[in-house]
Amino acid sequence: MNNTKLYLKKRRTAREAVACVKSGDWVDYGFCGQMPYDLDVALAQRMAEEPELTDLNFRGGVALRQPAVTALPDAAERITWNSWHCSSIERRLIEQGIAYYTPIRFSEMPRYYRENIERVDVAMIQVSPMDAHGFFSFSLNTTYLAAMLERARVIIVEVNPKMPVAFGGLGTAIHISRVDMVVEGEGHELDQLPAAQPTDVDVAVAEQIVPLIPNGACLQLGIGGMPNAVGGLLAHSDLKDLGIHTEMLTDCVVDLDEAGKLTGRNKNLDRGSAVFTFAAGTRRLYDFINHNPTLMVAPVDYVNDIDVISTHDNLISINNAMEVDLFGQVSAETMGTRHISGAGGQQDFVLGAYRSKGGKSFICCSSIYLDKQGRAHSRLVPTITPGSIITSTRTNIHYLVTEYGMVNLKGLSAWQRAEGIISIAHPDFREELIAAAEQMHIWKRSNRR
Ligand SMILES: CC(=O)SCCNC(=O)CCNC(=O)[C@H](O)C(C)(C)COP(=O)(O)OP(=O)(O)OC[C@H]1O[C@@H](n2cnc3c(N)ncnc32)[C@H](O)[C@@H]1OP(=O)(O)O
Ligand SMILES: CCCC(=O)O
Repeated sequence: MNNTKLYLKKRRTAREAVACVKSGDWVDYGFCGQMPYDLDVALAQRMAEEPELTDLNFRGGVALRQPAVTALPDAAERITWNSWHCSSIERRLIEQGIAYYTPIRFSEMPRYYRENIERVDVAMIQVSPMDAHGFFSFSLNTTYLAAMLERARVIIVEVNPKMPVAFGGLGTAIHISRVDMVVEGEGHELDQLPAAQPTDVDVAVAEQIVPLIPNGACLQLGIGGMPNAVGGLLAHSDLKDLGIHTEMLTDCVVDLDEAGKLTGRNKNLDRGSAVFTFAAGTRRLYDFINHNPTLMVAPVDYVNDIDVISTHDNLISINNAMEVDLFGQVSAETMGTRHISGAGGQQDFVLGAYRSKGGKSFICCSSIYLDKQGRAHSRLVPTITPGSIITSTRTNIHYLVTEYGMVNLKGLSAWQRAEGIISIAHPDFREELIAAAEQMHIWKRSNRR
């Protein structure tokens, strides 16, 4: 049967498609901007009408819109949302007892699906319309999709003409012959993640990093306000011939491209192409991705593989932290036991960048955090807040940057690390950090007093 005939044969309404979900099922919603829309609403409606449909587990991550199934009044009793990486929406669902985080090292996720995860009963994802060869592009999210779909008992695609077509090879699209049901969605506007305006702190951090980036470097820009701001500011630097090999593609890559900074001509792999595994930003980014041959999307076990990352010379990795202690341990995913986001690909890129010839890994943070009452707390702390998770270990950290300076922690002894970290803390907190370091026997009194 030809592809069009197959498509028509498999076409269903959203309501018909979600009828396949049974109590106790594991339902996978894909990741980030790919989360289904009409299928999610139809499943929530069905659950509202059928109270006996219960005990459903969902998988997703970086949800940019609240899944309708989590908004049911009795969601906490009937469903569990399992997140691979929490957005602000999902951290609120955790606080409501509806969601739970699943720790990951992002590069390993396809393997989790292939070797460790037992059940994917139903997979529902948004895709772009079928192409002339019968393929639906995974569009905004390729990551672990191919592996997840290999394991799925039922595959439903929700077609949205607004989803951009991202170019990549096999593993970045699914053929109609492998799909069980096609639902033509109502063409909802895509979920967006607008970037915040760079703050003075972001500018101060960027100004220190830029001189350490050579022309021809290859960039990875992590999730969070600061990496995105730093990336955007690089567009105004004198740097040239930059390349992109990054897990997440954000709007700042469009800034870099429009400023003529991206040629990728020095990349040791995928020369000329800007490589990514998922994208989250505004409509401007999504238009940039659509049918753009200068971009290459690839599965996360390629993009985040430490060997692949480190094959690029001068790989510059820029990531964010919530807290860093005087030993150099980085916490980037929780604050105490309050879950904030996730480990994502931080370890992959911290390790890969350091291994790269000329590569540098930068962990950046503002020196202080202002709480809801406007009180300042130092992000550089004697010891990580009890309950907080260590995302990158002290042995792996390379450069640490705040608006007060930068330290390269590689090769430094405990007292040198403490001294370097305190030197870039907010001046209001330095004395108390020195006192704590003294108590912890990582301060040399002869030095800075
Ligand atoms: C994507 C790649 O290419 S690969 C690698 C990158 N991945 C990673 O580094 C994973 C870990 N990192 C992250 O998830 C992010 O970078 C973060 C969480 C560290 C920063 O992300 P941002 O979106 O800039 O964080 P933001 O400043 O908005 O803070 C997030 C939340 O933490 C809270 N928070 C931040 N710092 C503190 C603190 N010191 N104390 C208490 N709460 C805090 C904020 O209030 C906010 O909570 P709310 O929105 O629920 O009120
Ligand atoms: C997994 C989502 C983004 C990240 O790597 O932190």
